[in-house]
Amino acid sequence: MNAHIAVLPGDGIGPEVTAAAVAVLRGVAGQAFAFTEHAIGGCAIDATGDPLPAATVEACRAADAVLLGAVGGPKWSDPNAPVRPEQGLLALRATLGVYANLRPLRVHPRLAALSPLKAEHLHGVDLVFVRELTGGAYFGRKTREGDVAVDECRYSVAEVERVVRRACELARARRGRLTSVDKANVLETSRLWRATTERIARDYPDVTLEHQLVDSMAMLLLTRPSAYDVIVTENLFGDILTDEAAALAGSLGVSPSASLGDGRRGLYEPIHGSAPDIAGRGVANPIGAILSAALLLRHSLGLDAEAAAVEAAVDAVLDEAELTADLGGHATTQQVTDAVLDRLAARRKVAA
Ligand SMILES: NC(=O)C1=CN([C@@H]2O[C@H](COP(=O)(O)OP(=O)(O)OC[C@H]3O[C@@H](n4cnc5c(N)ncnc54)[C@H](O)[C@@H]3O)[C@@H](O)[C@H]2O)C=CC1
Ligand SMILES: CC(C)CC(=O)C(=O)O
Ligand SMILES: [Mg+2]
Repeated sequence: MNAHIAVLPGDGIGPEVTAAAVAVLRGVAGQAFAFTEHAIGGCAIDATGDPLPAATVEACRAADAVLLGAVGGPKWSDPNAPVRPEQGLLALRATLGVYANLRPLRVHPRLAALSPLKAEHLHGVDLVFVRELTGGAYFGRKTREGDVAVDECRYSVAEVERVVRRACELARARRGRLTSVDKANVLETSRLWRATTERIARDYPDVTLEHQLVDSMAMLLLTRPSAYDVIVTENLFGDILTDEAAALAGSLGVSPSASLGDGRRGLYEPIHGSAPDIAGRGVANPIGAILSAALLLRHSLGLDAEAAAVEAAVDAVLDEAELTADLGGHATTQQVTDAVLDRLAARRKVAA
């Protein structure tokens, strides 16, 4: 397949983990992809003054899929800075119209020991968050007047409908259970969210819908994570709950994501940030980025078998290989990437 993948390494460990994901995509059997690299975030501010240069947007629009590392870091975190790296990422998500952010979570048996939970709580955990990605407080009007700051949180019915429909479709294709998370006892946006979710879910009689308030959901994720199948929620709640959920899997470094809109082109990125505390040392865990590349193969390129091969190679590495420091090991980013490539090649030999 002659697909064009736009690669946006970004800042901190972003370039280290996207290099790993690109190496794995190059190792996928029988496929020749074209990769082009573009600036976003802090490095784009340094180069052009803009965290999302027009040339990057143009390249992403022309691509079949976009693979991103992470943006941000202390160099660009001055609260008085006129522009911040994170604005570039938010603008890219909005520009590409990728309103549904899928963040799957499974707990590999070897990593269960690293989780804050006991193994019996983790048995059978297999869930997907569908996080609304282009609305809510991250995109509302922001003002600062004297001692008062305001972040407007705004949702329209149409914005809720499309992401909830996506979550219902996903639940239908999985175990048929949908949990919608809101704060409807307090927030008007959440009351609109809940009413809209109930109405849309009526079109999916085979999907069982339950509602949870976000505060108790934060607790339930830790006490009975295996009870959940698909969890749909708004932007800010989803950002927080998915980092919490990633800890169940052993590390933020292993969680991938796919951000999808109505077309086939998606934006794929690990859920972690630029990890300035470990950047430049070659020790970042590349698995979140590599699994994001697998999601890219599946959702944007329709290469399901190839996606499954990458996921199986990662599982094999998690079974037995030396892992990075966040997972208690001593391996470098390159060693874990090479181990995934070895397993991919071995599977190819067996299949031949
Ligand atoms: N999608 C993005 O580009 C995101 C960017 N950020 C930005 O990243 C910067 C740092 O934010 P933090 O709050 O420190 O969150 P972070 O996710 O970058 O790091 C949190 C902790 O997890 C560790 N970690 C993260 N990814 C890892 C990996 N692949 N391997 C091993 N350890 C890993 C880090 O070393 C750190 O101890 C900030 O500027 C923030 O705005 C944060 C989240 C998402
Ligand atoms: C804009 C990003 C920094 C927000 C975030 O943490 C995320 O999307 O996971
Ligand atoms: Mg986050």
